[in-house]
Amino acid sequence: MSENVVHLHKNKSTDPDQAPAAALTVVADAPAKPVPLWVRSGHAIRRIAADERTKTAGRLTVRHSMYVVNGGRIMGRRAWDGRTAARYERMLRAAEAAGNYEVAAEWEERGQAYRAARHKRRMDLLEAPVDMARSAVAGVGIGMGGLIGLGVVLAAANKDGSLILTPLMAVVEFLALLITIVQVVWGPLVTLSPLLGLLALWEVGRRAQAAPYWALPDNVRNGEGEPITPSIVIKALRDLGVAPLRNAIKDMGDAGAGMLGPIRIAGCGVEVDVTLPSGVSTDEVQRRRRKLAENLTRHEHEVFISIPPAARTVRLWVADSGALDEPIGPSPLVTDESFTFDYAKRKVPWGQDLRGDAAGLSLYQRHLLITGLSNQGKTAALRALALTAAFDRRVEFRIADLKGAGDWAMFDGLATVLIQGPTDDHVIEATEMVEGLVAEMERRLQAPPGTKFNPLVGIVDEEQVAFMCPIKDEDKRPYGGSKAVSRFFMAVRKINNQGRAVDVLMWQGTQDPTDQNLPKLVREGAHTRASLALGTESQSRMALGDKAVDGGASPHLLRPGLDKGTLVISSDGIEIPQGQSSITVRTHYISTEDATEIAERAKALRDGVTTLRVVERGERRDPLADIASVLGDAKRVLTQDVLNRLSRVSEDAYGGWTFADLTRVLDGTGAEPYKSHGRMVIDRERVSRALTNRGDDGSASVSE
Ligand SMILES: Nc1ncnc2c1ncn2[C@@H]1O[C@H](COP(=O)(O)OP(=O)(O)OP(=O)(O)O)[C@@H](O)[C@H]1O
Repeated sequence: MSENVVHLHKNKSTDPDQAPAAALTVVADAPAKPVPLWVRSGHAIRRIAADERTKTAGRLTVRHSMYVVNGGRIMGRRAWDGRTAARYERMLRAAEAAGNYEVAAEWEERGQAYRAARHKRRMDLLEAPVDMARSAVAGVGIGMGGLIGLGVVLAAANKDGSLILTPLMAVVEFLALLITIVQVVWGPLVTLSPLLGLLALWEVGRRAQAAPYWALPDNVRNGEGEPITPSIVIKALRDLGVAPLRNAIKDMGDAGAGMLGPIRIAGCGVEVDVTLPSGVSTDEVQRRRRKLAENLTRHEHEVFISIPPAARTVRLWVADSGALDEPIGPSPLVTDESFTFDYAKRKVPWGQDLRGDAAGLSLYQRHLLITGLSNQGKTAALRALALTAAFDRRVEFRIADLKGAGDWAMFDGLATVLIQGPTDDHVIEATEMVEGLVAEMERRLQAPPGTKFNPLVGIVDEEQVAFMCPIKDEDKRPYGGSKAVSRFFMAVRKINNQGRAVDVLMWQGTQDPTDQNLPKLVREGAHTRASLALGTESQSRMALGDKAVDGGASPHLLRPGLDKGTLVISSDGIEIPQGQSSITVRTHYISTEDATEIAERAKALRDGVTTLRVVERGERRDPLADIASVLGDAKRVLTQDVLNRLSRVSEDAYGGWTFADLTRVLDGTGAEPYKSHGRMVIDRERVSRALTNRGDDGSASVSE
């Protein structure tokens, strides 16, 4: 029978694809430990609380509730102000807190006048009920009399006596109607009035944005670029975290704006002077620049705090949001083909200050130091100065670029020395170049008084390479380092100390300063110190000096990468607003291509300069042998005479020698200078013994 049955469903057992599966044993997981309800609830609550929608709803609720609460507070205060002398008291305290005693006296007078007027009003009020009752009786009497009189006239005219009371009754009916209307409306009005009151308070609170900052709408909280108004400045100062300032502003209330001078447009931002209440020092505000900037909805670099001459006053400059990120225009060197320059009289059009005014730097008899982190525009800024000065054909340049990537290549044919490269050999050449400047400086210093010299500018870019150079010369004197025997260091110092008066100047460009790669004595020898973005405040102190940093200079707050070409400058060669210790300048960028073109124009002004690529080293000399030879037959010779005789032997090698050089060479030989009859001398016999003992191996030499 089963054969005759046709199954309408597939017979699983006969399906060839469905081969009997191997029997699988499913091992159940160990039953999970149940999570307690309180833990699950905690997770759920945390998840819900962290949800953006919950936060938005929370903010919304708090915001609108606080609008009502604070609206009530504002209305209450206004009512209190209107009915009492509180306003006058507040103004008086504000003027006192701001130290403005004249205005304080004025408010005190007004307060007294208000109190006297109020007293009079109150006294008048005591007599008012009797007067009112009297006037009411008189008014009702006169009114009724008038209406009855009118009725008599009506009755006489119509010859109908019933009309006498008609006007009076009409008025009574009208009053009855009014009472009915009030009765009808009163109920709902009583019910609705609290609601209307709350609505009014909410509106007052909303207008004043009177809710905690975090609960305010997004567009208010992220109000970047908001225009700077007195109330925003006052709020920002109040929330700065300086207790006496906050309390004084609280006491002043709306009158806090009295602390502010007018808000003036200043370049791509605004400027306002704030007279601080007594008990608040200017540096307390200056130290909180970031917080102030954030309170003003700006970035830190967009707010500058300086100290103007007026006492207890800070000057705030607040950039228009994002304005400092806009590039400034090209340099006049690029745009003006007929550009000319006078090193002594004119200023280099280097860039713009933050107010957008042209910033000019005088180079006249000033050593210069520019530092900054790598790749921030140091070479470009230094080169812009040199390119400008090149338009005065009197200026001679000797340049050592210890990077040697071609940034200074356009000075070939413009500079008399151009060393380009980062190796130890380049450092040796750079050192000899600076020593050449020292020799020239000393020559000039010995010239007759009043002799005029052309400016001679020695530029060392990437100077840190020289200071960090480990190699020593034949006399075992290191080229790098900052010891008294370090050649580069000593040469730079000599120029820093004495070069200015004879127009032999050092311009140094160095990177990422440390005490090792920019020794203190060298950095402090520069008259103009400028810095691009730096990493730390201690670097800013190295770059610009403590005085400038204490006065607010803060290149460490510039943004590496974003503020390329922006320099904080401390110099008497640039106009710095009174009371400030430094000025921030955004320099015009002159690209290498433009620089090459500008250099060609500058070359055209000159007769043709031959550029040396290495400093020529002359014949080698042996100082010990030379000293021995100049001592002659005398038993002892004064050190000063030895120096004079040596310089006659070779002006180039020994012309710049001092007593220290003599001591250095003789040190450890047994023939060191010593005192005889109160004067320093050198003993001939000892020197010749030292020469004999030395043999051939230790011969020191000096280049001529
Ligand atoms: N004034 C400026 N304005 C805008 N950008 C600039 C300015 N000066 C330089 N830059 C940019 O910064 C880059 C680096 O400039 P530069 O080579 O002068 O820096 P540097 O600090 O000397 O670098 P290094 O670390 O190699 O010494 C330039 O290629 C240019 O793009």
